[in-house]
Amino acid sequence: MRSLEDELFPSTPGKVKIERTNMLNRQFYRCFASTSTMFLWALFLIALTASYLSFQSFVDSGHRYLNASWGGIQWEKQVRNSAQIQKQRGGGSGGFSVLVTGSAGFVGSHVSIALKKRGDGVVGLDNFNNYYDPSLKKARKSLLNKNGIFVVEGDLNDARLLSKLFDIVAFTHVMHLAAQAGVRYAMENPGSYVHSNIAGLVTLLEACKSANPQPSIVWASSSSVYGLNDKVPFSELDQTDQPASLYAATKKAGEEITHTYNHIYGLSITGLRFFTVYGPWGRPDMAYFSFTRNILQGKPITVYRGKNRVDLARDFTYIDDIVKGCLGSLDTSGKSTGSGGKKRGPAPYRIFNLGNTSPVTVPTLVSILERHLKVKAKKNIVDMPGNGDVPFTHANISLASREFGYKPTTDLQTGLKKFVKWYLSYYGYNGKIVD
Ligand SMILES: O=C(O)[C@H]1O[C@H](OP(=O)(O)OP(=O)(O)OC[C@H]2O[C@@H](n3ccc(=O)[nH]c3=O)[C@H](O)[C@@H]2O)[C@H](O)[C@@H](O)[C@H]1O
Repeated sequence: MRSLEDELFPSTPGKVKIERTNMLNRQFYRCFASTSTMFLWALFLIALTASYLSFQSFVDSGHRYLNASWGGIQWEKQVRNSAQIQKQRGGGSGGFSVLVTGSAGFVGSHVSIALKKRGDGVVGLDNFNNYYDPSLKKARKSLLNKNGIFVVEGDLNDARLLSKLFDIVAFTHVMHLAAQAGVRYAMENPGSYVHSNIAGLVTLLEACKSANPQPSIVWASSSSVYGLNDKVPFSELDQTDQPASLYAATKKAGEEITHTYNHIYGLSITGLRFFTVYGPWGRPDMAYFSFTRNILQGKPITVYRGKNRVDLARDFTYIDDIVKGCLGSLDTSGKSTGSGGKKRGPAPYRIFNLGNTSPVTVPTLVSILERHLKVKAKKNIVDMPGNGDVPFTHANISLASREFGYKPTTDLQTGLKKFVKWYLSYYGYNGKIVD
């Protein structure tokens, strides 16, 4: 007699030999066999699905674990150590523990090192995006590490990460420099400006407002908010409701958004309108940097010209002057008044221009570079395309000067000399450029 097993798993599927003597028995077996088959198949399928799902979740969590660039006891220890204040300052102000966003960026790396050098605790945060060569950002990160600054790799929009950072450290200040920069790139990738300059900013402010104690916030706005303003020099009291680019519009929106967090939650806010910042370790997408690269490689540069053949001009500001302005702003920012998301009283809300106060035309910038590089540029002079550019910028800095003694000291000639020196030492130049 064949076993039930034989019946259920015939050698030829679909063809079951019936060798039973009695009809009733046969029917009983057939019925029982088909029910049991279905039952076993169902069980098999359930088991298969369950094991697939648990395998998937194992893969997912493994993936998350392997990809997570933050978290864990060791990571928390590094954050805590980096945030540690090394030196108290006089005058009862103590030292600061600062979260610097965009710390692997141009301004972020300079400000982080300056804070660390004077004894403040600094934790960096950067998403290392590829808007420009991430290897430059990694090199800046190495420099920060050498100076004892830990840089967390993560995005501003990661609310869990931000809340974790505030759980670990009672930051006294946030220096918010992470942003999607660049005026003309906004036409290529508008979403990236909304992601970083709007959504990321709000995520950060949410974390700051809920933190206990609330930090004071100093953040990077931009000279571009003056847009089509033609009253010079630009003053913080001028109207800024005619932005010329989406970049400018997101920075202007940032000023309004931070105002609401100041008003509702008592966050101390200082917005800094930077004027075309340049210098060593700068941004490769900016004109002075890309002109240098092209001039050295013998490639042509495109120089935009304004309406009626008027040269474009910028109030180019050297990085060391900007760093002084950032530190001065932090030192005078005053405290946030809220805690745990509740406002306890009015808090400072400030906006300052940080410029050089002496605009220089773009052709003059090119001739200074030619002199420092000892190479003649191949210039293509074209009319400024309608891509968000403004014809000129010029800062009135009396407010920053009054509030924290801001006084820029580096002219374009001197600043570009330092930039070129850095550029050659970083990329190398022996008739051959390494980049
Ligand atoms: O102050 C700011 O808030 C902004 O400053 C900077 O923007 P901009 O002042 O536009 O600097 P940048 O690109 O160096 O162009 C300089 C000049 O060269 C001209 N320019 C530019 C490129 C080119 O190929 N040719 C050219 O003539 C160009 O027309 C312009 O006249 C930051 O990038 C920006 O992130 C923001 O921080």
